This record gives sequence, structure tokens and C-alpha cells, in this order.
Amino acid sequence: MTVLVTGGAGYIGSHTVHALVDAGENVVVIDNLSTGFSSSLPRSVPLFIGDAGDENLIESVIAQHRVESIIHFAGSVVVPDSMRDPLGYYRNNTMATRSLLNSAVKGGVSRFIFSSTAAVYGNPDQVPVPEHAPTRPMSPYGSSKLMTEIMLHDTASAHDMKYVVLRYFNVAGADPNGRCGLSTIGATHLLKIAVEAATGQRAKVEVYGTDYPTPDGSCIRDFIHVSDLAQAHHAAVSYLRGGGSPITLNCGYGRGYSVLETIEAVRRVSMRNFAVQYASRRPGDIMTMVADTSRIRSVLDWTPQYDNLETIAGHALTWEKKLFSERGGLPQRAESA
Ligand SMILES: NC(=O)c1ccc[n+]([C@@H]2O[C@H](COP(=O)([O-])OP(=O)(O)OC[C@H]3O[C@@H](n4cnc5c(N)ncnc54)[C@H](O)[C@@H]3O)[C@@H](O)[C@H]2O)c1
Ligand SMILES: O=c1ccn([C@@H]2O[C@H](COP(=O)(O)OP(=O)(O)O[C@H]3O[C@H](CO)[C@H](O)[C@H](O)[C@H]3O)[C@@H](O)[C@H]2O)c(=O)[nH]1
Repeated sequence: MTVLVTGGAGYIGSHTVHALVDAGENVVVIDNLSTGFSSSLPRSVPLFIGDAGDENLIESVIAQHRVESIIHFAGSVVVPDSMRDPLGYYRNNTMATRSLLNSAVKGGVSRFIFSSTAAVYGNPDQVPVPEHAPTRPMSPYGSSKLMTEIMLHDTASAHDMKYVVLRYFNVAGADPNGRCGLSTIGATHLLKIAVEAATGQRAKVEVYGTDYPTPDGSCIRDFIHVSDLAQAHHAAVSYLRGGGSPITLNCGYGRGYSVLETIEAVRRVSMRNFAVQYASRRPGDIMTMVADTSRIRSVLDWTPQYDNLETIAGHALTWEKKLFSERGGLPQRAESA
């Protein structure tokens, strides 16, 4: 019996594929390599280069590999891009998932794990944010994920399907064994920007807003190590195999660090005093986003291993150094370009 991972060549997907293979699972990946890299995958894992919304492809993979669970990462992930191209985001995130779910129902796949996001909450009324908090996405990206959550819920109610929706907070770090990390071209994530500065690829890090009503004036985020998040996916598969009911779970550590604290952590672990420039607020930013993690900790058999900001920063830095040296200092190109 096999776990099908869509988007498995991407950042979070590749860490999850390694975690599943490490645990002895049979895995097959579908990825169109629009932002992913086949080199991030273990050689033993079959990769089908194609679209997660291609029903013919999905149905043949489900039948050929006797797929029993699907973990669905494939999608478009850049919030500002979703503002410029909402219909593209609804197509690649919502419509492609509709096709994938149709294939899953037809193929008799009864377990589905979905990558959602804290962006579905929008500006939270209370922090830490529990799963029952109101959902008020502030971007087409967040809306496309929330629509998919609703579609998954309705599909599972009508068919023999159980699901886990995982709402990720701020994902960061890299595989401690150096097998994969964040290789995305032009990534805008804070920790990625900071390790690029620490390796001399950028002159400075800008801090978007130091006038928020927080202790040091910068925004606060709940960073989760990507390898702990990968383990949460395996735990979610086990939960459903054990008969678990459909559920939505926040994925974070339940602890917030400010933007300035995060940059300081990168400066400390890299021992590089790169320049930091205070800039104006970034439109659409939420001030404080921290997960209430009581549900994931009680429901899943999941014990985080890397709940430490310096550890996360250190692993991100090690991966960035590796990427930079492999490229010989050249800009990176998409594999599908
Ligand atoms: N990185 C984060 O902080 C974060 C936070 C919340 C949620 N998420 C969600 O996690 C998932 C993975 O994100 P990531 O950070 O690893 O991004 P990523 O861009 O590295 O991974 C996405 C992968 O999906 C593939 N892909 C995209 N559209 C596809 C399609 N139609 N068919 C087949 N493959 C396709 C890409 O080639 C890539 O390998 C996404 O669904 C994203 O919305 C990410
Ligand atoms: O160069 C930078 C980059 C970021 N930031 C700040 O750092 C914080 C984190 O920003 P990121 O862009 O790293 O992450 P976001 O919190 O904006 O968004 C991330 O987490 C969200 C969930 O909370 C969604 O999942 C989204 O897809 C994912 O990118 C924000 O206050 C941002 O203004 C800076 O100050 N300078």
C-alpha cells in the first residue's frame, strides 16, 4: 500500500517524502516541477512529472501503485502573486484539488491529508489562535485554501473518505541530514532572506515595520521546523489508519518570536553581523500569528524535535551554504524553465 504525495518535490513535500521513506513507507510522487526540484527526492521514490489536477494521470497512478492515502502539497504558494492572479490561484489550488478529489473518490482512496495555512484565519481576534477561530482570509491564496478545506469536508461527508487538514504557521529550517531544504527561487520568507544575507547573497535584511504594538515593535511569528512538520504528516497518516475522524489541526509550536529576534538568531548562529534596515510595514501583514497547538499535541502521536529558533536558523543556514556553493555563486534556475 502506497502513499501518494502531490507536490513532493517542493520544500515541505520533499521533507515529508524523506520522513515517510525513513519510516519504511511506500511513496510515489506527482509534481509538475513548476517550483520543485527532482533532486530533493530520494532516488528510490517514483516521480511522475505532471499535474495534480490531471485526472487520467492520477487515476492511473492510484491504480498502478495501490494508493491508500494522499498527502496533497501541490499548489501555488505566494500570497502577493495571488493578489495579481487570483484566477490562477483558484485554478491551481482549488480547481486542481477538485479534480484530485474526484480521482481519489473514483479510485477508492479513503485517506486525504491537505496542506492548509494559517492565512485562512486572516487577522485573529485572539492569540494563540485555536482551530475554531473565525476564518477570514485576506488574500486569494488564503481563500483558495479555505475553499479547498470546505470542498474536502463536503466530499468526505458524502463518500468513504477521512481527512486531516493541517494549517501550517511559519515553516522554516531544513533537513538536519542535509538532503533537502528551501531552494525556491525568489522566496520571500524571513528566515530565507536572513540566511541569504548571512551568506553574502544580499547586502541587508529589511524589517517591515517596527512600530507595531509588540514588545520590540516588529511582527511576531510561530516558526515550525520543516522536519517536525514532515513528521506531523506521517503522524496524520497513522491517525487516519487508526480510524481517526476528520479533523483540522494547527501546525506550530505555540510560541512566537519577533522579526527582530529571528534576525538576531540568524546573526548569532552565522556569526555574521549583516546589515538590518528598518522599513515601513508590508501591506497585508498580520501583527501576531501564533498557533494554539493543544489539539495537534493531544490528537497526533507527534513530539517535535527541533522546537528551538537557533536550531531552525542553523539548519536553514547550513542548507543555504550548500546551495550557494553548489551554484558557484550563480543565480538559481527553475528545473522546469
Ligand atoms: N511554506 C510555507 O510557509 C507554507 C505555509 C502554509 C502552507 N503551505 C502550503 O504547503 C504546500 C507546500 O508548500 P511549499 O512551501 O513546499 O511550496 P513549494 O512551491 O516548494 O512546493 C509546491 C510543490 O508543488 C508543485 N506543484 C505546484 N502546482 C502543481 C500542480 N498543479 N501539479 C503538480 N505539482 C504542482 C511544485 O512544483 C512544488 O514542487 C502548499 O500547498 C502551500 O500552500 C506552505
Ligand atoms: O524581508 C523580510 C521578510 C519578512 N519580514 C517579516 O517577517 C514576518 C514573516 O514574513 P514571511 O513572509 O516570512 O511569512 P508570512 O508570515 O507573511 O507568511 C507565511 O505564513 C503564513 C501563515 O501565517 C502563510 O502560510 C504564508 O504562505 C507564509 O509565507 C512578517 O512580519 C514580515 O513582514 C521582514 O520584515 N522582512
